[in-house]
Amino acid sequence: MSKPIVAIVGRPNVGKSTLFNVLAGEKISIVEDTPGVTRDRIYADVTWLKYDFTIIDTGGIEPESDDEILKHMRTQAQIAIDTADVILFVVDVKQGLVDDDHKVANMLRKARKPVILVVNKVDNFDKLEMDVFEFYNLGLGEPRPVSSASKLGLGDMLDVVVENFPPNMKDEEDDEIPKIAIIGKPNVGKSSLINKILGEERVIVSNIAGTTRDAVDTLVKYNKKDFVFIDTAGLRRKSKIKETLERYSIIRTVAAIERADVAILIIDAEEGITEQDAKIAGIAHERGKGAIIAVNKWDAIEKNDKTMNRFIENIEDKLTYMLYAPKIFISAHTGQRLNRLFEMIEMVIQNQALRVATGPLNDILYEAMALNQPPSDKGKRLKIYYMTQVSIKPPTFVIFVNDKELMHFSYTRYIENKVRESFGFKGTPIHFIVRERKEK
Ligand SMILES: Nc1nc2c(ncn2[C@@H]2O[C@H](COP(=O)(O)OP(=O)(O)OP(=O)(O)O)[C@@H](O)[C@H]2O)c(=O)[nH]1
Ligand SMILES: Nc1nc2c(ncn2[C@@H]2O[C@H](COP(=O)(O)OP(=O)(O)OP(=O)(O)O)[C@@H](O)[C@H]2O)c(=O)[nH]1
Repeated sequence: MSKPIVAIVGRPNVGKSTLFNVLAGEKISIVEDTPGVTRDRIYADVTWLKYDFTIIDTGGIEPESDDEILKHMRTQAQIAIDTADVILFVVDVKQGLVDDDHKVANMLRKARKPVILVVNKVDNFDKLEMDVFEFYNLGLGEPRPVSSASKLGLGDMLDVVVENFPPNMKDEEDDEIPKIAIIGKPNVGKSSLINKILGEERVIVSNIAGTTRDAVDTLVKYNKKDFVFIDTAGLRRKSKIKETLERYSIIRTVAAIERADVAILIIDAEEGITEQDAKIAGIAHERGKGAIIAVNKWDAIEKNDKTMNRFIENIEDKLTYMLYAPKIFISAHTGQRLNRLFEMIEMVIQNQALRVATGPLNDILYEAMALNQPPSDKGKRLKIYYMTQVSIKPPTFVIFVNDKELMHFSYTRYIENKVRESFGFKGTPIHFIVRERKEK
């Protein structure tokens, strides 16, 4: 089941980030923060009523001149149109309606996506009501007044947001077909890989970043099994600003991963693993998706018997939270190890849906505790009563303990390793939820 995506667009300084932050709230994550991903966060999970969705802040960069602002807003709007299920168009009641708002509204109106017009900085509803009416002129329906700073009007706005979610998001009919997102920074060979898989050069591949087509889903039959590949290659709207390009590449990645079961992170063998690769990997990890790391362009580098191991060490050094991801060395040009890649995909899909019975699971737990005593603090020792698997995709376990405070991350990690030693779960993150239970 994929979660709807809500994108926030609007001129600089209207309060997009403020709105994003209050909606994202200070949520308690059951996973530890992923290094490199939590800084300058641009996407977050939100729950409203019975709905879970992902919000994306498309803004954040200050364009330097006025015409740059408009160009930038168009890019933002296009990205939102491409990736979001619902678009929040934020305007500023204090500045009133400006020409750029009209231009972007025209663009959004033509897209067949629900757009909600959010009038921000309405810090006093009675006093500013008249000023809000002005925004009817944008032709985007009823303006929704909010004050992100004072947290006013947000509930009413969210009601409208969730009303606009696509009706059958929950039971997509083709849901049994596994979805594979091909992710990675520009120019690593995402399109080339898809094209090789398709067995035909449908697209002209060039070596200029971001010149290929837009994200497209492709149905592939392999060994009589169906797979849908989600390609994130090529940014349709190119941007000269490096940060913008990177931000949009991340937004697209989030949108693709959200819909996928397994993400294949493509790394360029000629460059080695970089910060940007780590950022992208972190998204798949945080979203609980299956992950495979594919080092592409393996044909292009000089190797000896140590090269592969050195690559693996480097990757594991940078992606310490993702040791579960299997690694493969491929060439989209020669097709090297593509068969093996499909086998890996199938394995990861199975592991994402693996269920372990409570009996064997607790045998492992008790054995682990006997080998390495649970920690204690100020004379109180952690007691773990038992654990049980509560869900799949990703596999999630609840551990019942006497005192949550005593359950250190390192001990959870230790249990995780023991569970993995016995049951594998190769290619998928596993989540642990720690619950307190009173002693009889
Ligand atoms: N009075 C008032 N000020 C607000 C409100 N929301 C945001 N602001 C202020 O507006 C300014 C801009 O807010 P941001 O959230 O940074 O705006 P943004 O749209 O993300 O800006 P860019 O990052 O430049 O795209 C800040 O000084 C905020 O404190 C609000 O509801 N009321
Ligand atoms: N030697 C070699 N070159 C490759 C391989 N795969 C891709 N390339 C080259 O790398 C460049 C980028 O490939 P693309 O498939 O366009 O990369 P992409 O990740 O889709 O790039 P964006 O569209 O910018 O996101 C092209 O010049 C390809 O010919 C490979 O396996 N070996």
